[in-house]
Amino acid sequence: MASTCLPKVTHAIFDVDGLIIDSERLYTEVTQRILDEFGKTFTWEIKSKQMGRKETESAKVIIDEMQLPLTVGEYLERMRVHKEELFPTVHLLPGAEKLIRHLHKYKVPIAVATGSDSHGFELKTSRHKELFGLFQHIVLNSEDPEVRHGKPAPDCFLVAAKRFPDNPGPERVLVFEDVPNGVEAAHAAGMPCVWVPDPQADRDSLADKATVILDSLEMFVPADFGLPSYDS
Ligand SMILES: O=c1[nH]cc([C@@H]2O[C@H](COP(=O)(O)O)[C@@H](O)[C@H]2O)c(=O)[nH]1
Repeated sequence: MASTCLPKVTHAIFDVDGLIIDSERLYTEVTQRILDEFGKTFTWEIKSKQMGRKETESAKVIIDEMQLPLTVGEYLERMRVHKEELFPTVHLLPGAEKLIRHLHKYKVPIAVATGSDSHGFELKTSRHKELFGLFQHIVLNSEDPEVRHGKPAPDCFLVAAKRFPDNPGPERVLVFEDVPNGVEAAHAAGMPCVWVPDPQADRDSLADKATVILDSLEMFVPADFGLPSYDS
């Protein structure tokens, strides 16, 4: 799409897992460790249904789909043990830090909306606290009382937008997402969305809902959406 056709935005909301940090790889490892107990193999088909959802909703998906003999509480307790080992090691993904620092420097209001709970969020961001401190607010869908439904419902993005002091209209808020449930949620919220999909995702399936599709945040051009250009 030509950049002249793209909406001009003034605010941005970021997903976290698989967009800012390389945690989707770790979720796959943690999940497979649990499935090993039951001699089962994690698949992309099931992972794509889980990604972006609240922790409890995502646990229900895998328990049902793989017919695991576990309650949601038992599943989440197993996750917690493995997450505590792996999540603090997570790395930033290419282009994320540059973009977040740039928007912050030019006073573009930025926020986070993630399916994560606070325990997981603390673990995942423990090495990157200063960077995550640049966001005006963080919406944790798993625990936020105003987020009634997780992604693919639009709640988290509408709540995050409403918390910007000037309460921008949805068309002025650019969402950055990596997961299909998140692209659906942004579209349902009436917000333009930059989709940075996993290489395994079916890009055609959401071509009408994502405003642009990029291989990496490194390829994002802020001026295309009316945002300040990177310093040369
Ligand atoms: O392999 C997985 N990826 C992601 C999730 C879920 O997706 C959330 C990440 O959401 P987001 O992409 O909105 O940061 C996680 O907290 C978790 O609930 C999961 O369960 N399993």
